[in-house]
Amino acid sequence: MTTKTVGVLALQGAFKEHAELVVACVRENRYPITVCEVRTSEELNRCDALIIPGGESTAMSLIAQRCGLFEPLQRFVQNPSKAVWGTCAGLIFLAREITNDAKLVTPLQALDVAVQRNAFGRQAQSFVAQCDFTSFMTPNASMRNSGQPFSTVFIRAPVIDRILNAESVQILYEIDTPAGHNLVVAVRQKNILGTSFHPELADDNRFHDWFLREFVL
Ligand SMILES: NC(=O)CC[C@H](N)C(=O)O
Repeated sequence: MTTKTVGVLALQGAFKEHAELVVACVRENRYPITVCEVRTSEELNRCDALIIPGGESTAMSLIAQRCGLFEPLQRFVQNPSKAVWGTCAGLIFLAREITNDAKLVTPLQALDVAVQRNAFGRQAQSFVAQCDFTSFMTPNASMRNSGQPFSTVFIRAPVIDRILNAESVQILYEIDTPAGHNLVVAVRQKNILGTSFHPELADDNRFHDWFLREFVL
Protein backbone atom coordinates (compact mmCIF):
# COMPACT_ATOMS: atom_id res chain seq x y z
CA MET A 1 0.00 0.00 0.00
CA THR A 2 1.32 3.48 -0.80
CA THR A 3 1.64 5.89 2.08
CA LYS A 4 -1.13 8.47 2.26
CA THR A 5 -0.80 11.94 3.75
CA VAL A 6 -3.59 13.27 5.94
CA GLY A 7 -3.49 17.02 6.49
CA VAL A 8 -5.26 18.90 9.25
CA LEU A 9 -6.10 22.50 8.40
CA ALA A 10 -4.21 24.44 11.06
CA LEU A 11 -5.38 28.03 10.62
CA GLN A 12 -7.54 28.09 13.72
CA GLY A 13 -9.45 25.76 16.05
CA ALA A 14 -8.98 22.21 17.35
CA PHE A 15 -6.40 21.02 14.79
CA LYS A 16 -3.90 19.59 17.35
CA GLU A 17 -6.54 17.26 18.80
CA HIS A 18 -7.41 15.91 15.34
CA ALA A 19 -3.76 15.35 14.45
CA GLU A 20 -3.15 13.54 17.76
CA LEU A 21 -6.06 11.15 17.21
CA VAL A 22 -4.95 10.38 13.64
CA VAL A 23 -1.43 9.67 14.95
CA ALA A 24 -2.90 7.38 17.63
CA CYS A 25 -4.86 5.40 14.99
CA VAL A 26 -1.80 5.12 12.77
CA ARG A 27 0.34 3.85 15.67
CA GLU A 28 -2.20 1.33 16.89
CA ASN A 29 -2.98 -0.09 13.47
CA ARG A 30 0.27 0.54 11.57
CA TYR A 31 -1.62 2.33 8.82
CA PRO A 32 0.62 3.62 6.01
CA ILE A 33 -0.35 7.23 6.76
CA THR A 34 1.58 10.35 7.66
CA VAL A 35 -0.05 13.37 9.28
CA CYS A 36 0.76 17.04 8.75
CA GLU A 37 -0.60 20.42 9.75
CA VAL A 38 -1.63 22.51 6.76
CA ARG A 39 -1.09 26.27 6.62
CA THR A 40 0.15 26.77 3.05
CA SER A 41 -0.82 25.62 -0.43
CA GLU A 42 2.50 23.71 -0.66
CA GLU A 43 1.53 21.69 2.42
CA LEU A 44 -1.97 21.18 1.05
CA ASN A 45 -0.60 19.90 -2.27
CA ARG A 46 1.16 17.06 -0.47
CA CYS A 47 -2.10 15.76 1.06
CA ASP A 48 -4.41 12.95 -0.03
CA ALA A 49 -6.95 13.87 2.64
CA LEU A 50 -7.83 16.94 4.68
CA ILE A 51 -9.56 17.36 8.03
CA ILE A 52 -11.06 20.80 8.67
CA PRO A 53 -11.44 21.18 12.44
CA GLY A 54 -14.00 22.84 14.64
CA GLY A 55 -13.33 26.35 15.86
CA GLU A 56 -14.88 29.44 14.36
CA SER A 57 -15.95 29.35 10.72
CA THR A 58 -15.89 33.16 10.37
CA ALA A 59 -12.24 33.28 11.47
CA MET A 60 -11.28 30.24 9.43
CA SER A 61 -12.70 31.55 6.17
CA LEU A 62 -11.24 35.02 6.77
CA ILE A 63 -7.74 33.68 7.56
CA ALA A 64 -7.88 31.36 4.53
CA GLN A 65 -8.69 34.34 2.29
CA ARG A 66 -6.04 36.58 3.83
CA CYS A 67 -3.27 34.01 3.49
CA GLY A 68 -4.15 33.02 -0.07
CA LEU A 69 -5.35 29.55 0.88
CA PHE A 70 -9.04 29.93 0.01
CA GLU A 71 -8.81 29.02 -3.71
CA PRO A 72 -6.35 26.12 -3.16
CA LEU A 73 -8.70 24.80 -0.46
CA GLN A 74 -11.67 25.15 -2.77
CA ARG A 75 -9.89 23.18 -5.51
CA PHE A 76 -8.83 20.52 -2.99
CA VAL A 77 -12.25 19.93 -1.44
CA GLN A 78 -13.94 19.87 -4.86
CA ASN A 79 -11.49 17.24 -6.15
CA PRO A 80 -13.27 13.86 -6.02
CA SER A 81 -10.01 11.97 -5.54
CA LYS A 82 -9.34 13.67 -2.16
CA ALA A 83 -10.88 12.60 1.14
CA VAL A 84 -12.28 15.48 3.20
CA TRP A 85 -13.82 15.71 6.67
CA GLY A 86 -15.19 18.85 8.28
CA THR A 87 -16.17 18.92 11.95
CA CYS A 88 -18.43 21.66 13.33
CA ALA A 89 -16.95 24.94 12.00
CA GLY A 90 -15.27 22.72 9.37
CA LEU A 91 -18.70 21.45 8.29
CA ILE A 92 -19.95 25.06 8.02
CA PHE A 93 -16.89 25.99 5.95
CA LEU A 94 -17.52 23.05 3.56
CA ALA A 95 -21.24 23.73 3.07
CA ARG A 96 -22.84 25.05 -0.10
CA GLU A 97 -25.19 27.32 1.87
CA ILE A 98 -25.33 28.85 5.34
CA THR A 99 -28.87 29.71 6.41
CA ASN A 100 -28.15 32.21 9.22
CA ASP A 101 -25.39 34.65 10.26
CA ALA A 102 -23.85 33.95 6.87
CA LYS A 103 -22.37 37.36 6.08
CA LEU A 104 -18.99 36.75 7.71
CA VAL A 105 -18.36 33.27 6.35
CA THR A 106 -17.47 32.53 2.75
CA PRO A 107 -18.07 28.79 2.44
CA LEU A 108 -16.07 26.46 0.20
CA GLN A 109 -19.32 25.11 -1.30
CA ALA A 110 -18.19 21.52 -1.67
CA LEU A 111 -20.85 19.72 0.37
CA ASP A 112 -24.40 20.06 -0.97
CA VAL A 113 -26.14 20.95 2.26
CA ALA A 114 -27.52 24.09 3.90
CA VAL A 115 -26.33 24.44 7.49
CA GLN A 116 -27.70 26.48 10.36
CA ARG A 117 -24.94 27.86 12.58
CA ASN A 118 -25.19 27.70 16.39
CA ALA A 119 -28.36 25.64 16.05
CA PHE A 120 -28.36 24.50 19.68
CA GLY A 121 -27.67 27.94 21.14
CA ARG A 122 -24.62 29.52 22.74
CA GLN A 123 -21.49 28.10 24.41
CA ALA A 124 -23.44 27.51 27.64
CA GLN A 125 -25.80 25.18 25.78
CA SER A 126 -22.93 22.86 24.78
CA PHE A 127 -23.59 19.22 25.60
CA VAL A 128 -22.29 15.67 25.32
CA ALA A 129 -24.64 13.01 23.89
CA GLN A 130 -24.10 9.25 23.99
CA CYS A 131 -24.50 8.28 20.34
CA ASP A 132 -24.68 4.87 18.70
CA PHE A 133 -22.93 5.17 15.34
CA THR A 134 -22.94 1.46 14.57
CA SER A 135 -25.54 1.85 11.78
CA PHE A 136 -22.89 3.37 9.51
CA MET A 137 -19.53 2.94 11.27
CA THR A 138 -18.03 -0.38 10.31
CA PRO A 139 -16.15 -1.61 13.39
CA ASN A 140 -12.44 -2.21 13.66
CA ALA A 141 -12.42 -5.59 15.40
CA SER A 142 -9.14 -4.84 17.15
CA MET A 143 -10.69 -1.98 19.14
CA ARG A 144 -11.79 -2.89 22.64
CA ASN A 145 -14.68 -0.43 22.82
CA SER A 146 -16.25 -1.19 19.42
CA GLY A 147 -20.05 -1.32 19.74
CA GLN A 148 -20.11 0.98 22.81
CA PRO A 149 -21.85 4.38 22.60
CA PHE A 150 -19.64 7.31 21.59
CA SER A 151 -19.45 10.37 23.88
CA THR A 152 -20.21 13.03 21.31
CA VAL A 153 -19.35 16.66 22.04
CA PHE A 154 -21.53 19.46 20.62
CA ILE A 155 -20.15 23.02 21.09
CA ARG A 156 -22.12 25.85 19.45
CA ALA A 157 -22.79 23.22 16.85
CA PRO A 158 -24.50 23.64 13.49
CA VAL A 159 -27.19 21.32 12.13
CA ILE A 160 -27.85 20.36 8.57
CA ASP A 161 -31.09 22.11 7.75
CA ARG A 162 -31.51 20.97 4.17
CA ILE A 163 -29.95 18.43 1.86
CA LEU A 164 -29.45 20.14 -1.48
CA ASN A 165 -28.58 17.06 -3.49
CA ALA A 166 -30.64 14.10 -2.35
CA GLU A 167 -29.01 11.76 -4.84
CA SER A 168 -25.51 12.01 -3.52
CA VAL A 169 -25.78 13.24 0.08
CA GLN A 170 -26.37 10.46 2.55
CA ILE A 171 -27.66 11.20 6.07
CA LEU A 172 -25.47 9.25 8.49
CA TYR A 173 -26.84 10.37 11.85
CA GLU A 174 -29.68 12.38 13.37
CA ILE A 175 -30.28 13.27 16.98
CA ASP A 176 -33.69 13.62 18.61
CA THR A 177 -34.53 16.76 20.53
CA PRO A 178 -36.82 16.80 23.59
CA ALA A 179 -39.38 18.54 21.34
CA GLY A 180 -39.40 15.44 19.13
CA HIS A 181 -37.49 16.84 16.14
CA ASN A 182 -34.81 14.86 14.33
CA LEU A 183 -31.78 16.99 13.59
CA VAL A 184 -29.25 15.90 11.00
CA VAL A 185 -25.72 16.04 12.45
CA ALA A 186 -23.63 13.80 10.17
CA VAL A 187 -23.69 13.42 6.38
CA ARG A 188 -21.56 11.95 3.66
CA GLN A 189 -21.33 13.02 0.03
CA LYS A 190 -19.03 10.55 -1.71
CA ASN A 191 -15.51 11.49 -0.57
CA ILE A 192 -16.67 14.21 1.86
CA LEU A 193 -17.74 13.68 5.46
CA GLY A 194 -19.40 16.40 7.53
CA THR A 195 -20.16 16.19 11.26
CA SER A 196 -21.74 18.84 13.51
CA PHE A 197 -19.89 17.47 16.50
CA HIS A 198 -16.28 17.07 17.68
CA PRO A 199 -15.06 13.44 17.75
CA GLU A 200 -11.55 14.82 18.35
CA LEU A 201 -12.59 15.98 21.84
CA ALA A 202 -13.87 12.58 22.96
CA ASP A 203 -10.69 10.77 24.02
CA ASP A 204 -11.87 7.98 21.72
CA ASN A 205 -10.28 7.32 18.35
CA ARG A 206 -13.00 5.14 16.79
CA PHE A 207 -14.40 7.93 14.62
CA HIS A 208 -10.99 8.87 13.26
CA ASP A 209 -10.15 5.22 12.72
CA TRP A 210 -13.33 4.77 10.68
CA PHE A 211 -12.60 7.91 8.62
CA LEU A 212 -9.11 6.60 7.81
CA ARG A 213 -10.34 3.12 6.86
CA GLU A 214 -13.43 4.27 4.96
CA PHE A 215 -12.22 7.42 3.19
CA VAL A 216 -8.44 7.50 3.10
CA LEU A 217 -6.81 4.07 2.83
N1 LIG B 1 -17.42 24.26 17.83
C1 LIG B 1 -17.45 24.91 16.69
O1 LIG B 1 -16.73 24.60 15.74
C2 LIG B 1 -18.38 26.05 16.65
C3 LIG B 1 -18.70 26.59 15.29
C4 LIG B 1 -19.15 28.03 15.37
N2 LIG B 1 -20.44 28.13 15.99
C5 LIG B 1 -19.16 28.64 13.97
O2 LIG B 1 -20.13 29.14 13.54
O3 LIG B 1 -18.19 28.60 13.31
